[in-house]
Amino acid sequence: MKVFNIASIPGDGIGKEVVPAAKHVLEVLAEIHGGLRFEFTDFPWDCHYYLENGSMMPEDGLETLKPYDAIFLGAVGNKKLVPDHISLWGLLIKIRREFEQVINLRPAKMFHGVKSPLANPKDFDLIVVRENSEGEYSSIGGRIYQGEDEIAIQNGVFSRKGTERAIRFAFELAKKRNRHVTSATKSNGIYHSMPFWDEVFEDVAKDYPNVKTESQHIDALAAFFVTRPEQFDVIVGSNLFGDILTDIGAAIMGSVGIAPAANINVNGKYPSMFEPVHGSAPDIVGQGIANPIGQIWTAKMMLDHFGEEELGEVLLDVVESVLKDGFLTPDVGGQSTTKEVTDEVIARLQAKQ
Ligand SMILES: NC(=O)C1=CN([C@@H]2O[C@H](COP(=O)(O)OP(=O)(O)OC[C@H]3O[C@@H](n4cnc5c(N)ncnc54)[C@H](O)[C@@H]3O)[C@@H](O)[C@H]2O)C=CC1
Ligand SMILES: CC(=O)C(=O)O
Ligand SMILES: [K+]
Ligand SMILES: [Mn+2]
Repeated sequence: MKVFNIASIPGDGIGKEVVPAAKHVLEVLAEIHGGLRFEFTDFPWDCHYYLENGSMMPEDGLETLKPYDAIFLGAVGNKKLVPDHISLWGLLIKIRREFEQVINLRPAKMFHGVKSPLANPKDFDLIVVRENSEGEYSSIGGRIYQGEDEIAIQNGVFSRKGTERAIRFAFELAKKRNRHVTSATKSNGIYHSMPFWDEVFEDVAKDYPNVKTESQHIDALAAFFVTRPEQFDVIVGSNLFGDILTDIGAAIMGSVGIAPAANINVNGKYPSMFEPVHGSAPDIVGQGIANPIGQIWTAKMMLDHFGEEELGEVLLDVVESVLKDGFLTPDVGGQSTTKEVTDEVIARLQAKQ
């Protein structure tokens, strides 16, 4: 019996609704498989924890998480309780960085049965490789003076190592897909880091003569995600550009509630972390209507990471059939609850047994 030990951090808001749903799905999958088991340990680290303890996780939180095979996270953030930059840097971003989860993988594809806001969506199937450890997500800088003289200075960090690592990862991934990499840049406006990004992209591209390349400024690229998403395969972007693009990728699928993500530790020193693209959705929390598909598809990415691709495929097939047959939460135009969609996924998995 293979056992996967998973640290589960539901976090804030709808994280507490969709993580239990996806855990349930994983448990059913394990039963179907027969030869593996998931051992979940829950960690109650969220903004309430912060109010009680003065930090988002205990001082030895990272040490506690380190031995796990993976971290399964929902969302972090409740700005009524804690400023967003404090809560995110204290938990989500801290784990991404300290555990060297340097790559954030975020696929988006067309689902039949889910209405895309695009008028005539073609069958798109793309994946964004987001640099996940540096870039514009930075705490370097400061604020000086007050009132009308106040100044905020924010520095970005682009190391050759980090930039090259993300770009190379994208090329390697493209070799297994449709051999096309698009680089997200903004070297017309961002004076230092983006020309540097472009140079590294061109350098790495030389090692992959059989992969087609394209470089687009992020503003145009954002528009192309709307006007011609079917023409993309792998897109590589900095931390912020990847963040923005993947909310668009999610939106053209029909909702940010569908989109999954994997924060990958590529050197094997620490666990990887799996969390959907969306946040804690304070506007719908507590109503039982959060779309669980993003978290469930995220579970599929975790299965792939564990080398259980076959099981992951079974899960994604079921998800596609559930959506196609109209089991939809309100964000994608339906009336089903989180529980109804999850139960349908589970029922169809059980029917396969
Ligand atoms: N990785 C993470 O943990 C992230 C955390 N956040 C945090 O989440 C909080 C809210 O941020 P927002 O900018 O509002 O982004 P958000 O992704 O939480 O919500 C944006 C919109 O999408 C909807 N939505 C999101 N997930 C959904 C789901 N599963 N089902 C149905 N509808 C869904 C929400 O209802 C809202 O209308 C903030 O504290 C923010 O910092 C935001 C993004 C990522
Ligand atoms: C924080 C956030 O929006 C993200 O990392 O996707
Ligand atoms: K999330
Ligand atoms: Mn985001």
